Amino acid sequence: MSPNLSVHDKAAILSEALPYMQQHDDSIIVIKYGGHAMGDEQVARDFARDIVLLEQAGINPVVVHGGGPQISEMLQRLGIKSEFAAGYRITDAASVEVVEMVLAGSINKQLVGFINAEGGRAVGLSGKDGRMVIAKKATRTIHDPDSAIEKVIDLGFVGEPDKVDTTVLDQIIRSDIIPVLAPVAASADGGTFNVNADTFAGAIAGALGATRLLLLTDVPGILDKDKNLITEIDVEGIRRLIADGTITGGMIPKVETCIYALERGVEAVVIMDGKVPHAVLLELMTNHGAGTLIRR
Ligand SMILES: Nc1ncnc2c1ncn2[C@@H]1O[C@H](COP(=O)(O)OP(=O)(O)O)[C@@H](O)[C@H]1O
Ligand SMILES: CC(=O)N[C@@H](CCC(=O)OP(=O)(O)O)C(=O)O
Repeated sequence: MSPNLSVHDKAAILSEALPYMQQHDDSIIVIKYGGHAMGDEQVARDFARDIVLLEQAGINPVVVHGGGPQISEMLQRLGIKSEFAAGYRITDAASVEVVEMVLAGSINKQLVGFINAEGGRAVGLSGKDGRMVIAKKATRTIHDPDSAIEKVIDLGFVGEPDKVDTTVLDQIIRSDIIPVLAPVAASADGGTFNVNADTFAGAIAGALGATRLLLLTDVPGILDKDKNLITEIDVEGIRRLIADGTITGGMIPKVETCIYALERGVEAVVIMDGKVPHAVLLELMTNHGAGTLIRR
């Protein structure tokens, strides 16, 4: 905290947080922490501290992390080629092994370690644990501008959540333990599916009846054609921006997730810059309102 603030200023800041604590009391808030936002260790540690503060304030944070850039780096080190289509990694058998190692292994445990170092009690799981997420193979179509036809693309071992069982999560949340989830799911026969972390977070938020879903990324929110931040948008507006090519790449799974979560009862989704220190507190505990708000 700024050393220039007097103790009176600090007390006033704490006092101003009271209505926000009351508003979110006992609610479930799913926070997706993207791989791009995780780059700076201090920001990641600040993020972990914010999560512990939310838990301490009587809110139930559920963390879903990504790790796209970290997977790409590991695949490159291993000499495995990797390509994306419509924001999803085309995942072959060799890649899916690496995806699980990086997501459910190193990244998940790093984040659990940071939260626990701040005095929280975090438990790291992937969608495979406790039959939390069973996925089915995902397919996507892309518009081929040369032939002007829709092409179906095979994404390999990419899954989309089919069944979400919150039994284990419900128990963890009730015990004041912070779940930290890696977006890896089981197939019906116990195999492994790579699930986009935004998609995974949306499915979890919907199944848990979360009040909010925060998607922390590396841009201030959804940007318009002139790269200006759109502060608020509805589902129709999002569909227009996809159709006219303003929303592309990794932003596509994000906005698809927003639509999915809102349709399942989540009150509001916010896409925001996770590289801003204490982004989560700014959004939930002040009237600052960062990023793009998407409401039903
Ligand atoms: N209209 C848009 N507004 C903001 N970002 C966009 C837009 N269209 C595409 N993007 C891209 O989406 C990226 C965020 O998605 P992604 O790289 O998958 O992030 P994360 O790792 O946080 O999930 C941005 O860095 C930006 O390059
Ligand atoms: C199918 C698919 O694309 N899976 C993602 C999973 C990680 C992820 O989504 O990480 P970010 O949130 O950091 O982008 C991938 O392989 O990169």
